[in-house]
Amino acid sequence: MGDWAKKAEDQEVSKLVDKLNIESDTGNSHRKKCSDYDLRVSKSGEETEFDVADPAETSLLIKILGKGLVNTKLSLDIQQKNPNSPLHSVKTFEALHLKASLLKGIYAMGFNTPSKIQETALPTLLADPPQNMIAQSQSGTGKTAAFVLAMLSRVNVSLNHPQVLCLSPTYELAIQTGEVAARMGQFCPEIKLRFAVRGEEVDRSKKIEEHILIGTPGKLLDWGIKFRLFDMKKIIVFVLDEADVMIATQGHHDQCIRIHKMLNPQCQMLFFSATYDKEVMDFARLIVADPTIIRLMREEESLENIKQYYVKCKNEEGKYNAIQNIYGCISVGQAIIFCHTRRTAAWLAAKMTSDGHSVAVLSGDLTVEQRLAVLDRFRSGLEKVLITTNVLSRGIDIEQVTIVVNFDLPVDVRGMADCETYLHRIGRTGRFGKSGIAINLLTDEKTMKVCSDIEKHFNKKIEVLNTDSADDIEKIGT
Ligand SMILES: Nc1ncnc2c1ncn2[C@@H]1O[C@H](COP(=O)(O)OP(=O)(O)OP(=O)(O)O)[C@@H](O)[C@H]1O
Repeated sequence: MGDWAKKAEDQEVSKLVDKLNIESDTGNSHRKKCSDYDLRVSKSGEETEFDVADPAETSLLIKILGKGLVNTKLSLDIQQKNPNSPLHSVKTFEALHLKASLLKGIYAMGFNTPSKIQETALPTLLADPPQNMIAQSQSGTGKTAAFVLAMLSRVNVSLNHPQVLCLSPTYELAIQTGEVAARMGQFCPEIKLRFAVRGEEVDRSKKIEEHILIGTPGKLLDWGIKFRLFDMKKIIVFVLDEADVMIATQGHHDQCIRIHKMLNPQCQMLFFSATYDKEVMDFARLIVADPTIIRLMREEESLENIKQYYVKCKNEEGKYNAIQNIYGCISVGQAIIFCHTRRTAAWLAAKMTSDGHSVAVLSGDLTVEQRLAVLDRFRSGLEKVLITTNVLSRGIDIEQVTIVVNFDLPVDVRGMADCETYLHRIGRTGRFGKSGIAINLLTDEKTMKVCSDIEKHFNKKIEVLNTDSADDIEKIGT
């Protein structure tokens, strides 16, 4: 082990990773990179006012903030191209006949029974002869744990060369997967794992000996194809994780295909994604031959039980007064307020703070670590108001939020109603709070039109609210 592991020993995760003997030729390079965990949303490099949700960052936030397994009652959809593949489901981990040390690792993680997707995916993932698989289910349903188990159980520790490749879209997502592998394999010290991510350098005069490589496509291309530090033909399991995020990341699609082309056609190909649209499936078809496809239906957000209002205001100051009046008349639990620009978010936060509200701001100028801290504080109720831009979008459900205010309505680049974002902002899934209030603040004809387009799109009435009338406001609270 190099310096890196020594320096990182204060970190719980690193201790676990250490157990899997993750090597670093560059001493503390890994450690250094961990501290520049600093992705910014404004990709252009200039100080942009508008935030766009970055798929890889959103996925990372959801992963880290996710509090355990998402239980869903929704059904599985299974399609099998290969009629000879065995397809059955298991209700226990014992039924998978895993090595005792792996089973011990699973139980040490607190997993008692397989999740819904694992029940069906695991027998196929572990089958002999190996089966190819495409699995799609929303974040938090147990995909990572499933393929990590397959990766660990396929390794032949008597062979000292890479046998498993796992591709992740970003450094941070690769580290997350590595942590799961380290935890699950904590009683299998003979399995060696290595990260192929930025900051990790290799001695080009030596072949790589670790069994499992987890990394980003560019680095794995360099190591496997450019420098030939391992034999791609000896890879027996190829995992493409977060495929939907992968295609949203420039260049990754082609790099994955180049890696895939070098693999032995007998290699088990596993493809995971949180979404399942045409683009993802076209990509999947290029990577995975004769797959078993397992899909867990997504819990869609809905506007059922959301009371929607609009308030006509003169200008920005008028919008602020509307919020003040609402707070003056009803007791608001926790609220999220969406603004179009960072500047508006900062302005509003300063005003509300000076009025005595405990306010948190989440915008794209924060690092991922800072965003996590803000969301964690808000979720634990330390702040009652979260002011944000479009950086907070799909998937980050905060259960106890009762009111969502669109200080600015969501619009696309042409200024037209962005109904999908509207739904993500105010919609709820069945798992979360059943009712809620959404308030849209409008100023002029243009915003009125956007609001009425949203109303038409969802075919659900958005009622007018007069925030100058205490009686009217009180009614919405009931
Ligand atoms: N069988 C299980 N029993 C209990 N908890 C589980 C089980 N499988 C996974 N988990 C936990 O549920 C959470 C989500 O699992 P996992 O990360 O594998 O899901 P995912 O679908 O890959 O989602 P994401 O892409 O967000 O990581 C994790 O905290 C994981 O430790």
